[in-house]
Amino acid sequence: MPTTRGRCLRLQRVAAICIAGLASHSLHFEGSFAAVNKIPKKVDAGALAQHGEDFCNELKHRGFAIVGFDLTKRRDALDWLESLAGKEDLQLANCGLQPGQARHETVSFPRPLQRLDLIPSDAAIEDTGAAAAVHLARELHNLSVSCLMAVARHENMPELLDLVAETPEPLHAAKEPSFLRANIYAGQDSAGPCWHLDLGLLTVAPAGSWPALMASPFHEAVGETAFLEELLDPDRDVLVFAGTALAVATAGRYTGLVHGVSAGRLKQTGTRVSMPYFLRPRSGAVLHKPVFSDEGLAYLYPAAVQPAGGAAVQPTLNGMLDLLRFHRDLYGRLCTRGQVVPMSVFSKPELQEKVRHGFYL
Ligand SMILES: O=C(O)CCC(=O)C(=O)O
Ligand SMILES: [Fe+2]
Repeated sequence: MPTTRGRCLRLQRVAAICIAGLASHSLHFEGSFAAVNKIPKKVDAGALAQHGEDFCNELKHRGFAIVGFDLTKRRDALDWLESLAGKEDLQLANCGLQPGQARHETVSFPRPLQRLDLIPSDAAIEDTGAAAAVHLARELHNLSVSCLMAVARHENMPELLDLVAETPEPLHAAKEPSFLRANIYAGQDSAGPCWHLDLGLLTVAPAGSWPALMASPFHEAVGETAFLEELLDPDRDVLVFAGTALAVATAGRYTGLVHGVSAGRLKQTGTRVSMPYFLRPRSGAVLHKPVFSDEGLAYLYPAAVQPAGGAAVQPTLNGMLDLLRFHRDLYGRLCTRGQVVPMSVFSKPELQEKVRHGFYL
């Protein structure tokens, strides 16, 4: 019988190899440079239906897309979130936020950080700052769904839209539902960039209060700067990039953007606030294991999210793995190192063999 610790180590190994698999498509995608120009091509949100192709090309071949979209509440939301810095015992009810709608926590790993998660809603909220942030979440949710529709249309994959909840799920009803996450960074910390992939379908990120979000140098077609927020008009543009779930759902046609936050940039400022919106598969959605030419790689992909109301999905022979656990292992491992693990380490045949035989078979 495998021990818990043994299983844990194997999961970590799988997770680490998985990031190599997920990212290597973009690394070795022939013609990535040719497919996009050095200067990103911006697509207006209103044109996503007609010009979805440009948007999808950027997402696929550059690793992210810039979408023009008027962010009416970004500044108000940022001002409010900045005012929350250092408030560890924040009473959300005092801001007019209900328990299923907002969650606040202070974490120390991988770096000191306050997180405020907000689900999009139309409910009236008295506190103007909180109302601005929830309004922003609503706008970003709608935009993320429009982006997913463009992908579904372009790839002729209408089933992608079935993965998303019709109305946003409350925080306690789904394990990791779609939400806006305000990251409030304290400034001084010694963590590295904490390279990772987001676990959802799409991340839609307005510019934070100070540009520090970086694309991994492994993405060769990123363009002129790895500091992606520097490419944005802060009140009129957002970044859109894919997470693991879209990579799995499209069998690697789209790949996740390996990204992190520059510790150097964080140190240059007092507080930094970012507000990415994560569009994730709904509770109960099942992503099927894609067909791979190399069967070995197939075992490395997480393939399911937690079923509605059920226990966590255990890894099985047909490749089901809890997405959240996968990311926790992956994230933790990479953050400990504080840097991207070289792909070459994971492409060693003996390591792939170990995963094939040691983990699943
Ligand atoms: O702070 C940022 O800009 C990015 C944060 C991030 O990558 C995340 O919360 O997943
Ligand atoms: Fe992220």
